[in-house]
Amino acid sequence: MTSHVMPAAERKVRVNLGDRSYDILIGPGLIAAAGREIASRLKGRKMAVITDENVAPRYLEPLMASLEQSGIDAVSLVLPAGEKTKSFEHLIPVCEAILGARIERNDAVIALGGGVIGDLTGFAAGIVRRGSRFIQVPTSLLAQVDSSVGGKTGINSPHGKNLIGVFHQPDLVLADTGVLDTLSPREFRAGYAEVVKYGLIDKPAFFEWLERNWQAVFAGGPARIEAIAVSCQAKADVVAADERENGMRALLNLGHTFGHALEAATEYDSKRLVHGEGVAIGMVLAHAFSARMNLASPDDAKRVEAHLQAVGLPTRMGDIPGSLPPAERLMEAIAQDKKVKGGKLTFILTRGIGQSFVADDVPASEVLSFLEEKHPQ
Ligand SMILES: NC(=O)c1ccc[n+]([C@@H]2O[C@H](COP(=O)([O-])OP(=O)(O)OC[C@H]3O[C@@H](n4cnc5c(N)ncnc54)[C@H](O)[C@@H]3O)[C@@H](O)[C@H]2O)c1
Ligand SMILES: O=C(O)C(=O)C[C@@H](O)[C@H](O)[C@H](O)COP(=O)(O)O
Ligand SMILES: [Zn+2]
Repeated sequence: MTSHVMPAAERKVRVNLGDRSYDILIGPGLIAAAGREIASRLKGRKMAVITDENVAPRYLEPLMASLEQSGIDAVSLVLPAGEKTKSFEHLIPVCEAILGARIERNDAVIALGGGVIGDLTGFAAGIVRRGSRFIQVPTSLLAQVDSSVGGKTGINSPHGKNLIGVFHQPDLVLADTGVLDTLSPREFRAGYAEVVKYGLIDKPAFFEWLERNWQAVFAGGPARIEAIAVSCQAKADVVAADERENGMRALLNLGHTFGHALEAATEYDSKRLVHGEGVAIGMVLAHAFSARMNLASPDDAKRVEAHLQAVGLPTRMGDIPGSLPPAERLMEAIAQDKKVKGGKLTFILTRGIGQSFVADDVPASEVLSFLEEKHPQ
């Protein structure tokens, strides 16, 4: 008998976390192969797939068919798309869908979508039955290079981003790169900001490679897969070294203290600002602030801004449509950041391209006057 053997993933990255280690498979065709990859790793044969209204019409049916072919019985729930879905309002139906389908601890919850669906579904998986198995099938660039890896899950609060959540690692990540062609150019650019972030943290050669090869990454093909694999490996290395952000994992927050404050200030309105755009503006601000503190050359901030502008990302607060609250209000969101210790601000600052570091006890007065200077209104 001839069996139809589907191609293996083009690239594989392992996240080493002892008995909670898992694979990130990267390449085209992984949604079609999902049933086989999951059935070979997990005992459970019942799953709940959570997705959103943009992803469902394109990729839900192929995923469900693949699961069925491997003897996995699955139910699905489709949620509205956008950042506002990362809320208590939508957490409740996700938890109820998982329980209603009698997903047991050895079965699994599958997130099919971008970072919003991944963070929300991962949170639900982390709390239902005090922890259920969880599989990430990231469909946005941002989710493939960042949010599907590392186990940070959660929802937003009016007080700030991701303030309610748990660490809950997935059991498997299936990054089907074939789905990225249906992502809007704006969302592709937003995900690219997190790719650039890995270069700016500690990989100057990767940043240079991106400056030279970004058009090829945007066009698709081997350069795109290479950028995704390098990003996943970078994140896997950090997560393996500091899973719960007691130290160097905070580097992955480069640009996020400013970016998260801007997301909260725009009330998580995806029409005005999406996460990756906030990170792009935040990374430029982090480099400019480092220059202002005489830690880095202003030329580095200019170089970072030039690259992000070249790909079409916003780089300044003034690029956000509509008016922003005053700098004092942005400082309130910054004061709620999870890196704050004893009321003191922690920022990821830099000594140059690829030389980021965690700075504790950054003076709030300096940050406020910097934000007042950069504020567009
Ligand atoms: N947990 C983490 O470590 C981590 C890391 C980075 C970001 N995040 C979070 O991730 C979220 C942002 O993720 P995102 O940028 O993926 O946003 P998203 O989930 O809103 O997805 C972006 C948009 O693209 C659509 N989409 C997704 N895949 C598609 C596809 N293949 N074809 C067509 N449309 C598609 C979605 O429906 C949505 O409208 C933020 O909430 C951010 O805080 C979490
Ligand atoms: O995985 C991490 O650690 C990150 O910081 C990755 C970030 O890109 C991501 O946006 C994360 O959700 C931010 O974490 P938070 O703890 O500041 O909410
Ligand atoms: Zn991020």
